[in-house]
Amino acid sequence: MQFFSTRDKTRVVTAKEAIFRGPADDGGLFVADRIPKIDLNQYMDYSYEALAAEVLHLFFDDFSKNDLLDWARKAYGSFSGEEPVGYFDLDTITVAELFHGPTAAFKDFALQMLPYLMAASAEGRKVRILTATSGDTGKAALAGFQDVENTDIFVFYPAHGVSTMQRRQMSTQRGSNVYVYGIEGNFDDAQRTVKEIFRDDDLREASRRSGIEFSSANSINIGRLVPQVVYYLYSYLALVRRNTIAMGDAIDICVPTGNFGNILAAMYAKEMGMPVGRFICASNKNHVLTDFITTGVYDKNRDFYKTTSPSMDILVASNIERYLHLVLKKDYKVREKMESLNATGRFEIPMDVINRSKLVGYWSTDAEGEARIREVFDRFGYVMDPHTAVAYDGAKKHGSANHVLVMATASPYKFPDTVADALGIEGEGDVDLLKKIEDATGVSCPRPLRSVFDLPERFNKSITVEEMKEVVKEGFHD
Ligand SMILES: N[C@@H](CCOP(=O)(O)O)C(=O)O
Repeated sequence: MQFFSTRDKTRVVTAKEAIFRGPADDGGLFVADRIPKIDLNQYMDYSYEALAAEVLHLFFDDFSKNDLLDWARKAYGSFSGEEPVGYFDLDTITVAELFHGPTAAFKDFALQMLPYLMAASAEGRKVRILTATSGDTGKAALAGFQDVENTDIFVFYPAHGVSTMQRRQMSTQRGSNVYVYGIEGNFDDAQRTVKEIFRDDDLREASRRSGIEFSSANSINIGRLVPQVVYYLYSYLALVRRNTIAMGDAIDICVPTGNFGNILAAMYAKEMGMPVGRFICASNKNHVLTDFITTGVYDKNRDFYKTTSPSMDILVASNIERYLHLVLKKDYKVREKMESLNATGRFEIPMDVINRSKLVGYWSTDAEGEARIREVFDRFGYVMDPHTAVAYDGAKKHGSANHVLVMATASPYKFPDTVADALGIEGEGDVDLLKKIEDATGVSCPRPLRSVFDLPERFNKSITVEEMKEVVKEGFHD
């Protein structure tokens, strides 16, 4: 399989090169030259790891299936529970828990795997991973790349825009190759500046002279996206195995959406052969995506809000670019839209294109999310994190005829203040609050989250957005 830039079909590279580079040099994102088709019946009895190896091999045939299986076993071996994804039924909705990995967020599915893909793609070259995060990717990337040979990793997060737990997870990160900075700006500032660094000829040249290449651990890297396709296919098969649906039935998929990578992975799963009715894109008060989906106009010129679902506090969703490639097909059209987004902050596509892609969108206020946390706990004894609550609210607003899979992207213990508020729980300090939530709900806090309060904080420096370009020069020689 070959990969090319969303903005220029002639820029063709191998899977290894696409993973190693991160974004394409022209500012576009790498996409596969075709999406492989599968017959789901063949995979009914596959373990998660075996399915991951199969799916990854279909896209990334530069790697052998044996290597991929070995890496998948290592990547998912540290997940808690009987299988990497957990399931909980709420009547006609099944929650797919994607937070049983080492950092308690769905990002672990890709970021426990990406370091193996990256090392094999780098073939001995030194790589500096640049990562922008609104809270979850940062920690998952740090955990994945910690002490990986020939690699270091720089993470930038909004200093005043993540939860206390998310910040603490990152500030206590161990490893000799990790660098973590809070920035005086929001996620969009961090992501925009990282993208500028990739396109800054002087910086790229200076890094190359030092024998270091930049790459990305964000979902702009195709090596982040394909491992996320696996949990959709696996979950569909799990619903069939659990007799919730029959093979061939369409399901609706509801995703709390930030950078649009997760919901796009679901769209790739549909292209591969998974029956899907609707993709329900759930947003918070930063509802640029809901407006796009309901009007055809993407317009980032608006206020940026801090919400209680901070991982979704994003106005420039990078993978909209790959979505445009999927629905518009032509690279020149994608380039035109992205140039318009860069120049004016907006672009437009016809509504019938969005409707054909089966994408619908809803958004929720913080209060609506908290009300859902309370309602679902009272009714089912189930505790949702604020992002999952936004998705649940979106699914309820949509009112599907099909069975719905709601993707639970993080443990509720990553956002204890909001969960406690919603459930009327009070605690004295961070550690006590975790304990009080455990006592009130009977749900245990994942050990890696509890233990962040026992670890020394290594990184508590914040920098300006402008300083980001300076700090990534760490270790460059003149
Ligand atoms: N919500 C994300 C933002 C970055 O998304 P990514 O999927 O491109 O890494 C986060 O938690 O950091």
